[in-house]
Amino acid sequence: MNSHAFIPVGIEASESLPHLKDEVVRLVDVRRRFNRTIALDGVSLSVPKGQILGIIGRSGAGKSTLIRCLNGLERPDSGQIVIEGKRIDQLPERSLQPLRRRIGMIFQHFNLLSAKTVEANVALPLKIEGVPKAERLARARELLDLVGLSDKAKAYPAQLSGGQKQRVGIARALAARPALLLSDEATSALDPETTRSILALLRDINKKLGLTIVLITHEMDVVRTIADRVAVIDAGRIVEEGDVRSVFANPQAQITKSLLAGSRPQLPGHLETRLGPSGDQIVVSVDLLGSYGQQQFFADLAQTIKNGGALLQGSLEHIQGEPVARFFIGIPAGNTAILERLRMKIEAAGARLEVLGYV
Ligand SMILES: Nc1ncnc2c1ncn2[C@@H]1O[C@H](COP(=O)(O)OP(=O)(O)OP(=O)(O)O)[C@@H](O)[C@H]1O
Repeated sequence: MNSHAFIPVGIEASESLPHLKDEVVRLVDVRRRFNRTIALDGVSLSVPKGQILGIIGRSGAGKSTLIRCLNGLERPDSGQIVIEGKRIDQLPERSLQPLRRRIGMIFQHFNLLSAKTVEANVALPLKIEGVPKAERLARARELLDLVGLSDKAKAYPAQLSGGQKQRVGIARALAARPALLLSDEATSALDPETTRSILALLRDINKKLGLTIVLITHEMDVVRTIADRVAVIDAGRIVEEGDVRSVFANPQAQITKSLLAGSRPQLPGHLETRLGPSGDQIVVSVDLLGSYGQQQFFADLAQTIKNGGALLQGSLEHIQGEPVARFFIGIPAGNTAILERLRMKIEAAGARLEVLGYV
């Protein structure tokens, strides 16, 4: 559940909230339905300046509706949407236009204009704003430099690779110096290597410019690579929210566990199907976070193996600069003393051991 406490605002449209000046986005109990379909069922979220928030969910969970509410393309039935201290959910269309300039957006299919050069695509938001030509082209050059495409200014989108097109999309989204960048599945159409380079670019821009980013995705790997925080949306509700490392190390909601299934070690299928209430081996999972997972755990594991235990599956990786590990261990069913010794050490280190069953 959302852990943030919200100050009830009850403000009129465009009234500012000076006490929340470091908060770029705030959603309070946002609801939206389409006939009988509930797309958003009371979503509350807060994104401070400079944070990258990943919103993840299955198809139909409500991600697109949420992102469309954030840029004012969709109006909620009720609730509040506050961007940089201004309530936008009830603003008339013409007042939304200048606010939208504070929000950049990148898309899965890039949405570039094929008849315009790369630099003209990047400069387009500034042209719409009425910025003089020399100034907007200078800004476009500066942005193409930032995204590593200085040599492609005069090229047309059709002459670019997918990754290069997305770099142009990012440069265009930044043209009007937005306070918030929204990313709608921006890497879903790209291969893994290009995805990594685009995510690295977004991270770099976030650091350099202090830009706040909200990205929606159905891929946990995207969240793990780039986000500071993650919100899991299911059937229009935020079912879990937390910093990425904690959610990866210790997911709570069933939907989070299944979204994570492809990104963290699982019990091998042939053992999973045999799991039952009795057998020769007790199967346990161990979730580790921090230095115990890097050092002492392996000494304790070696001790367990010496006493007849077996390492079945597992891995250690780094998320946000800290080790996160998950292992599956088999322990002889007749020797519960080994299990209790290992459990004591693991729990004393603040990690988690769960008995899954017997094989
Ligand atoms: N304009 C609309 N008219 C009717 N139903 C809609 C409309 N937009 C969204 N919905 C419904 O609202 C629910 C949430 O849709 P939404 O597109 O926000 O989900 P999503 O998580 O973005 O899914 P996907 O990953 O497949 O794009 C779905 O059941 C969808 O069918």
